[in-house]
Amino acid sequence: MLSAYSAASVRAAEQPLLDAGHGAELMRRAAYGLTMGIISVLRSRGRAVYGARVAILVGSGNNGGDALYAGAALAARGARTTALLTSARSHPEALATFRNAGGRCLELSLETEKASFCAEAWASDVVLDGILGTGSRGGLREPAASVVAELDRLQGALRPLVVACDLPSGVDASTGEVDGPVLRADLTVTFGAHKAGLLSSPGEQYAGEVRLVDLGLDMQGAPELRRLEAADLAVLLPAPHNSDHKYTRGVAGIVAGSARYPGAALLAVAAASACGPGMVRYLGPEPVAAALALRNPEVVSSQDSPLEVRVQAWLLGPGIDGDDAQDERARDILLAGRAARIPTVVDAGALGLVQASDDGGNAHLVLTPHAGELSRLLQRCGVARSRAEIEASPRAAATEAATVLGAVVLLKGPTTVVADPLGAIYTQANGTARLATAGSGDTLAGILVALLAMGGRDLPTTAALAVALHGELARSAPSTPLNAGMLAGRIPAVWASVTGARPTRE
Ligand SMILES: NC(=O)C1=CN([C@@H]2O[C@H](COP(=O)(O)OP(=O)(O)OC[C@H]3O[C@@H](n4cnc5c(N)ncnc54)[C@H](OP(=O)(O)O)[C@@H]3O)[C@@H](O)[C@H]2O)[C@@H](O)CC1
Ligand SMILES: Nc1ncnc2c1ncn2[C@@H]1O[C@H](COP(=O)(O)OP(=O)(O)O)[C@@H](O)[C@H]1O
Ligand SMILES: [K+]
Repeated sequence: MLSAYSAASVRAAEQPLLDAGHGAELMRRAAYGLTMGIISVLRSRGRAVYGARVAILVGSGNNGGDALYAGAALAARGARTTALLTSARSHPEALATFRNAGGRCLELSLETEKASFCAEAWASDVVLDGILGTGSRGGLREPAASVVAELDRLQGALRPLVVACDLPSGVDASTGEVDGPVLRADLTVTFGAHKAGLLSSPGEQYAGEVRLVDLGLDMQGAPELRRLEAADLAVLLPAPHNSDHKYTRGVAGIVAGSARYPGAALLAVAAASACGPGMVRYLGPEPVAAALALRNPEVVSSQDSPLEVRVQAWLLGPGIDGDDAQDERARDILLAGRAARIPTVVDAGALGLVQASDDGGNAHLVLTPHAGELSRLLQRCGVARSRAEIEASPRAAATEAATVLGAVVLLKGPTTVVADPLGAIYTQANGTARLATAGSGDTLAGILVALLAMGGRDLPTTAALAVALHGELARSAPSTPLNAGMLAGRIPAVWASVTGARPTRE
């Protein structure tokens, strides 16, 4: 499990080491890690350090100091290094070390030097972003903002690789929010602890690969957020016990699909069934059930009222829009659920049926909106948040919604957020943009209801697990076209590969 912290927590953890006079040592270790990161990206392009061209953006604080020390180390190994000082102030010792190692310095305050830096940067192998780190306040200010905007214009195969020092300048280290231009990094070498802003949208989408340099910090207090990693998936994905029968293994009940949207039911059911619960029970229109019988003959379908059916978890909503009988089933489950407390995934067409609750009445619900659906959901609760506002601050929006609605909120996006009303947050970014395709959310909902039915973990952890598994389905063949109908078929192989060689209880 990966834990990520706010800028304030990281700085608080650094303080005792700074008080004890270890500041220079910390910076030396940070700069060493950064140097190794730059060397690795040079190698990825088949470039040696000797003769490589490295352009460095330098800010006024310690972030600029780290970048200058890394530049000095590269210059000492024969790289051609050019630094642009974006402020009248620069870390004095680092600047002297850089100059002594043969690094060239240009000043942003001089228009001709700015132009020659941009020309040098465009011809470089690597651009190192050392303008702002954990000491930033707000987005990049002028004049640094313009030079970053100008450098970011260069796209395509000829673009130099960008390495960010600690974090891409202009990304809020704590929230991941972005206000103004940011140079999109291929690699971010981050120091001391994972910053929550690099594991949150939109910041994560600017950071590229993130590598952590251990500075021996003793992080105190609860992390800002957590993320499940491969090793967690291996432990958390359920496996049957040899004394199980189908009902102890969990029954997933699914109210999805309609004459208009039969596909949503097919996708959700196929995904749920592929996760291997004891049983999948489908409630919905007869023609949809008939189609399901051909695709998933193991599924038990009926047109019953949900009140006559026993399950360990419900999924309500994919493709039910405009179908009165499905709508009634979903309402019945939501009403009965307040007493029965059966874990219930509320997706798509059922999201409009959820009422705000501050008495714990929704504590068994996992709501799975995308940003547009969350905007409408919050609107109904009297909170005005546009889709654009939610996409700009998804973690804040998911947390707010979880509090207002009293339910776990799983907000889908490039980085998906799972927020618990008690304040715990997971974020997962296992997937690729190929997951952004119609019906992909129905598949996620099917995986989630199956994992909930099989039980064993709390709601937010199970939700994060489902998001991670769903993402891995796309990552398992990252460069081939993908439609949602292909996802469920990948579940067994991906499940096998992530659970690997764990000991079996079966
Ligand atoms: N501490 C440690 O032990 C270690 C720390 N390490 C490194 O230190 C970094 C933190 O360093 P830091 O505290 O000097 O802050 P940093 O992010 O460089 O910037 C501060 C300067 O930027 C300016 N500025 C602020 N906002 C701005 C804006 N929006 N737009 C433009 N300018 C803005 C602000 O100037 P002012 O606003 O006062 O004019 C201020 O002078 C950290 O990320 C890591 O890289 C590592 O070496 C490991 C050990
Ligand atoms: N850029 C992206 N990178 C990775 N995953 C993405 C991206 N955009 C969307 N997704 C994922 O794709 C899925 C889309 O779900 P959703 O919008 O509900 O689709 P649908 O309603 O058509 O089923 C979500 O799991 C979301 O997290
Ligand atoms: K930076």
